[in-house]
Amino acid sequence: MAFLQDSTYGKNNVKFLKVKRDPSNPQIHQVLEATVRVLLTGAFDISYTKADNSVIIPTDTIKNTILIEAKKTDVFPIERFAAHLVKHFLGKYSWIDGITVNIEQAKWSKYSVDGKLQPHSFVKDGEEVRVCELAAKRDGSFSLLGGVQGLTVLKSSGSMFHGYNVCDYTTLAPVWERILSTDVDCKYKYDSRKIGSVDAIFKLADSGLFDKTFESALKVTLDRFALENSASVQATMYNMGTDIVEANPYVYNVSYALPNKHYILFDFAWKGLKNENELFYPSPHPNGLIKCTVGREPVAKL
Ligand SMILES: O=c1[nH]c(=O)c2[nH]c(=O)[nH]c2[nH]1
Repeated sequence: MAFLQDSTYGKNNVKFLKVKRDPSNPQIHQVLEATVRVLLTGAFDISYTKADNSVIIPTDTIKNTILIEAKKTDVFPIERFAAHLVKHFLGKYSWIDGITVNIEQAKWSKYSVDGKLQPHSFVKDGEEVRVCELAAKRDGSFSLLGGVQGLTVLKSSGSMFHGYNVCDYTTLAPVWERILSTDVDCKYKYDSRKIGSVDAIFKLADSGLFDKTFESALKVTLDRFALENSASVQATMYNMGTDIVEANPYVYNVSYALPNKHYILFDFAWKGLKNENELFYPSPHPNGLIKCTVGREPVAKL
């Protein structure tokens, strides 16, 4: 007999932009453009197995909730708003057992005109997004991740790749100079034991912990990328993860997923021209995809 093994549902891609005015000068603004996803688990089985909709909180209501709560509460930083939504849903609907909130924050930065920082004008100076994920259960257990996604970087020197396994299927030539480019996906998981509870997230948000951790992860990623003479994507991402864990006591582990976006040195030999790492073409073909998690404590591998 077939049975429902697993299920979850909710609303994805709920977008808002919130303006926060400085209480001491309402002309000074901060903006948060967010994309939110809320997924619920709990006593929803009968909606699947018996076509009984009585337990369904419509995804339209979930969307309204995200927008109403974004209006009513402080949404900075995104980790605080995630905690607020978790408490709202678990508090209002007794049959919800678990909730996962994902929030993406677009990059809007203030800029200066004639040396004067503008109070309410912003430039979108990057496609990267700050992200967080808070997954919480009614029993109080939770996990909190922060991160950056879509940060596209490239270096035109200071990256090598040689010494790899060579077999009868290998065509790749070793290089001591190459283009290295990737779209950074970095997620750091906070240590739930150190945070304590979902309620504690609000105080830690006030203390600036989540902003500081984000800034640190971003800086480490960019610094390492620029300064290290990279032996491989693998070695560089491990070093980035190590730096983040060591600099941030609340971080339990760091996961990177990095595509290796190949730039191929064009061969001009047939034309009698030398190509000294000057002209490359971006490969439309398969890219490498390299992932690792760097933890504070060793854990058993399954
Ligand atoms: O940094 C790299 N890691 C690899 O695993 C790999 N494989 C490859 O073809 N080029 C690269 N570069």
